[in-house]
Amino acid sequence: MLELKNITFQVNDEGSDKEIIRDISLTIPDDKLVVITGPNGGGKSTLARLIAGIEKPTSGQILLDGEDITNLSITDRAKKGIGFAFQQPVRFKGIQVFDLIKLATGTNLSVGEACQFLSAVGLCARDYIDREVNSSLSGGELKRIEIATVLAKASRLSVFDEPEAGIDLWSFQNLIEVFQNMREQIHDSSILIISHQERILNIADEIVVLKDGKLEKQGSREEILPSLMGTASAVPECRKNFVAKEDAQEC
Ligand SMILES: Nc1ncnc2c1ncn2[C@@H]1O[C@H](COP(=O)(O)OP(=O)(O)OP(=O)(O)O)[C@@H](O)[C@H]1O
Repeated sequence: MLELKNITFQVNDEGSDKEIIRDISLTIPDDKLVVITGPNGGGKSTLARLIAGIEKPTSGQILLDGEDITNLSITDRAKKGIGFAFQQPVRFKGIQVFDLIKLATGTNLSVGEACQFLSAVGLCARDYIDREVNSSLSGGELKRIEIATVLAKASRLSVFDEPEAGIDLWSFQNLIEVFQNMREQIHDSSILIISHQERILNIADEIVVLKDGKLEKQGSREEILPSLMGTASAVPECRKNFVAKEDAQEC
């Protein structure tokens, strides 16, 4: 279980202090898929970066299973079981896709096992397993490879920041299934997704709405989702992403 207690995050923006996250207290329970949503600029990605340890809060505490991890580095948090898929994934020149997935598991993974994670995110494994993780990969390919590494890592808390960004319509359906499968197999862990997409909100156990750096609402999907329909929080273009399963890319 992850607990955020009175988290505030301030930056110095052109000489003046700007509060991006304002006194947020939030619990991400075990065995749940929680989606954080809300209008652009509400502070969602910043909150995800605070959880991953990329940023340090100005005040407040972050607890993982009761242990204070507020001052731990990103690497130490990863060791404690926080897996993070960035909104804009990082490229690793000289490293092959297979190495990246193997590194994520920390085991002597076989090529066949690594391929299963690539297939799970809708990539034709044999076309990617030996590729270098460099600028020859498109943004969408890179994004899916990164999601595959988070799946492979099987973290205590897996955080996905806008996983739909840069993903084509065909792969989007596949991605929803990936998250649904993750949710079904969840055990003593939790999934946190930052998203505007209605299809992702639809598979959430709980929804958190952030607006202007503040926690506006939190509750079960049944409680929160109806109030979001027709507001700016549920992005209308997500309807374009409703693709038939049979259109999903097959390898
Ligand atoms: N280092 C920084 N300096 C100044 N302003 C910042 C900094 N980091 C974030 N912000 C501002 O804080 C606000 C929240 O940003 P954040 O990226 O967390 O929003 P978001 O809810 O993820 O938005 P989106 O839905 O568009 O991805 C934005 O107005 C952003 O411009």
